[in-house]
Amino acid sequence: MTKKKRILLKIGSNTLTKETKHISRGKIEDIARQIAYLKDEYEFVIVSSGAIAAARQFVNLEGNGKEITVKQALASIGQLHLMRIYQDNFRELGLFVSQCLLSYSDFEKQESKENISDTINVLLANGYIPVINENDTVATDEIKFGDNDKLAALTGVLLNVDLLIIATNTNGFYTKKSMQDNKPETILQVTDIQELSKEILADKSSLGTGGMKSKIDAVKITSKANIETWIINGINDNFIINAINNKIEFTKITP
Ligand SMILES: Nc1ncnc2c1ncn2[C@@H]1O[C@H](COP(=O)(O)OP(=O)(O)O)[C@@H](O)[C@H]1O
Ligand SMILES: N[C@@H](CCC(=O)OP(=O)(O)O)C(=O)O
Repeated sequence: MTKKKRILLKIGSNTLTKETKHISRGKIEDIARQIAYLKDEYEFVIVSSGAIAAARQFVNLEGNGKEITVKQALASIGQLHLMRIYQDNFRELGLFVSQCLLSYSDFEKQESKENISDTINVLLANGYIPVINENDTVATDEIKFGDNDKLAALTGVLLNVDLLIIATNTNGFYTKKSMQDNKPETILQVTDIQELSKEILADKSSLGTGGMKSKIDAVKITSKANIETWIINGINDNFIINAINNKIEFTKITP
């Protein structure tokens, strides 16, 4: 049997909610269907945001919802709902998920790095799909800066993945000029990250936290480790399969 290609799929809040205020079960089902279809050739690790968005569907905590501690509490409440939706939808297709909550400091210690990769390798070897999110109770950086992109990149490097896919709500990186003119044009192929950095606009979408800046930071990490990264619009159905078959426009960053 040939070795499966390992893909790290990062799904942002906007993709998971399909730009609404609710987690989209349909989107999670779409992801499950694609993974089920691709599972003989590819193995998947998921970095999923969406805990805060999931909680907001159910609770209204005191405060204006913007303070970090309120966001951390929302993440703690929402993570269970999020994982339940993953578990239900994936199980329907015979797929099994597990949960891993990580924080940056875990990547600074050799021992915890080894523990993370050993655990995830056992999960993958047994056919489980690890679903990773930042441990928001202990780390506030990501809520402030939207660094699930960076978490995905660091995890991808640690697990030696073949490809990082960042699913967001645009068809990849657009040229700055095309965005300003309101006629977005995708940059299809990137080899020079410095050039790409010049194309970022300050804005980010309504639910996302890092914008394209945090995606560039992620790409810097993966490129240095010789890992290819694709930025794909995850709102549309079948986005992974369509990107693999070159049927949609997206940004491919080759190291
Ligand atoms: N050059 C660019 N190309 C595409 N999107 C850009 C660009 N510069 C800034 N953006 C903004 O980045 C947003 C995506 O990042 P973000 O809101 O953090 O989403 P996610 O939840 O997927 O991480 C886009 O919706 C867009 O508003
Ligand atoms: N850990 C938070 C992630 C927030 C975040 O980084 O969102 P995104 O910019 O959509 O990746 C959550 O699960 O809500």
